[in-house]
Amino acid sequence: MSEAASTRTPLGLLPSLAPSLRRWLPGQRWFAGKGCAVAGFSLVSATELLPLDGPGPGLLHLLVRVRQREAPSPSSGDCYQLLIGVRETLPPALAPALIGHLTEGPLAGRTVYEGTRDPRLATLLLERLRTPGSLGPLRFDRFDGAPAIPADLPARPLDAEQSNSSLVYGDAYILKLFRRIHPGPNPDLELPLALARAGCERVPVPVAWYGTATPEPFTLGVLQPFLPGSRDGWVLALEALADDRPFLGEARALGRVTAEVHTALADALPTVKLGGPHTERLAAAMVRRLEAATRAVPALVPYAPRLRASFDAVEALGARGRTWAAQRVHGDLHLGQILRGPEDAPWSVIDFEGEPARPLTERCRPQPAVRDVAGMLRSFDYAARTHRPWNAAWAERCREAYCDGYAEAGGDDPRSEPELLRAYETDKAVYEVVYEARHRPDWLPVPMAAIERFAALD
Ligand SMILES: Nc1ncnc2c1ncn2[C@@H]1O[C@H](COP(=O)(O)OP(=O)(O)O)[C@@H](O)[C@H]1O
Ligand SMILES: O=P(O)(O)O[C@H]1O[C@H](CO)[C@@H](O[C@H]2O[C@H](CO)[C@@H](O)[C@H](O)[C@H]2O)[C@H](O)[C@H]1O
Repeated sequence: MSEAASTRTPLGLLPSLAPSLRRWLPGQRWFAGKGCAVAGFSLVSATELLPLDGPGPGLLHLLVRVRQREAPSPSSGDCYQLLIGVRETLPPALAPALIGHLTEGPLAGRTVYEGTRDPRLATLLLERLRTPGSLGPLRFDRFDGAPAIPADLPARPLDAEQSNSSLVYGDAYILKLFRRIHPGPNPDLELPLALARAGCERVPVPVAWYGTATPEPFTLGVLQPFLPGSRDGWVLALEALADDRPFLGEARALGRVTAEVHTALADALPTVKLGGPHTERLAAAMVRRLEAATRAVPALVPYAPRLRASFDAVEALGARGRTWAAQRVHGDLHLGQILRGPEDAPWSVIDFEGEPARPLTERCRPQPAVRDVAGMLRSFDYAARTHRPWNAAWAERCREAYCDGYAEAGGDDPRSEPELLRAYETDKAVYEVVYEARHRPDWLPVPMAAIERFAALD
């Protein structure tokens, strides 16, 4: 790959960009530090993918650390990936992508905008991914044996509610750009890669990816085959509910897919046995998350002691010598993470990043597989609660069918470990309360209803 003039690092550009970024960043869906003012930025790396002072649009790749005063601890000093387009003036079609204007230096007055919204700039990223190589700190890699990626596929941004940003190329590939990035291998590359190498067909193959080795090892983007015409389990479940249809065949199939992926992950990556002090740590982590959640969302306070009892029950089992197998898991499994292609095509599992708010080290640790099962069971409850009147029986039947499918396909029946399952469902509902309070306050009653129910159980 040619390094041309584009490896010049325009370090002086950040002060000129900072006032616009400070206004724009908090409004982005993927910005994790909402609610606390942005105090400043420091540059981790800057790479000109297209010259900024040329006649056409320029493209600047930035890794930027965001300082926030009074930031909640998980989001202080977070590092974000930004793709900044630079033009003299913005064509009307790109008006919604506006970030602002450069304020100083030789490019003062130029318009800066969200580069992923510009098909011309998005195409350039695919061009880089087609050929392995380096560009400044960025390193582009390809999956051995994957067919060549065609040139000139038209690009479009994916309009989905998501934690990152995705670009679709000619309905053939989808590139996910990670927004809040953490040093170390991203499980959304690591796990699909391990599964693809093991021949598991339940996951779209990561055909190419890019990241940095220095100043820190970051995974920045993963390209996978796009599954055209696919629909996710959430959409299918809502359709079934709207038509007053059961969802048993689908729930069972989802259980089977989950078990298949778990078996493949356990075969491909290290597993451990949890017991004794490990169980204590597992329960203690759930308690800590509950405590942090009650600080963030005071509505949880009255329920906390009863919720805690389910975590204590797991700890008590550990103390009595019970052990559990732990392995790498999906970490944020819900109905929106399983896609079905048209005409009964097989289901595929996506988005192995885990819960974006959890520390990466925690997400990459082996955990009981039932954690994913709990995530999916919570999702049936979510779907049922969007239905008026609330259709509890629908969720209950899905739950049984899903667990049946999971056990049929070789997974341990999740119902055989009721304490662990309940602890994970509670832990997930606590996570959801914080997630909804932060990102979608209108949805808060959904996990709060589950919290009430869990707290009322014996
Ligand atoms: N391989 C794929 N084929 C088709 N659509 C996909 C594919 N991967 C992801 N999507 C779509 O993109 C959306 C966002 O992807 P996801 O990996 O969940 O991103 P995020 O982690 O940012 O939430 C999904 O809900 C799905 O609609
Ligand atoms: O978008 P991500 O995959 O990163 O996951 C986050 O957002 C999800 C919502 O988009 C959130 O899922 C919650 O809402 C779903 C319905 O929209 C529901 O099916 C899930 O069961 C529920 O947890 C997920 O928790 C969050 O990490």
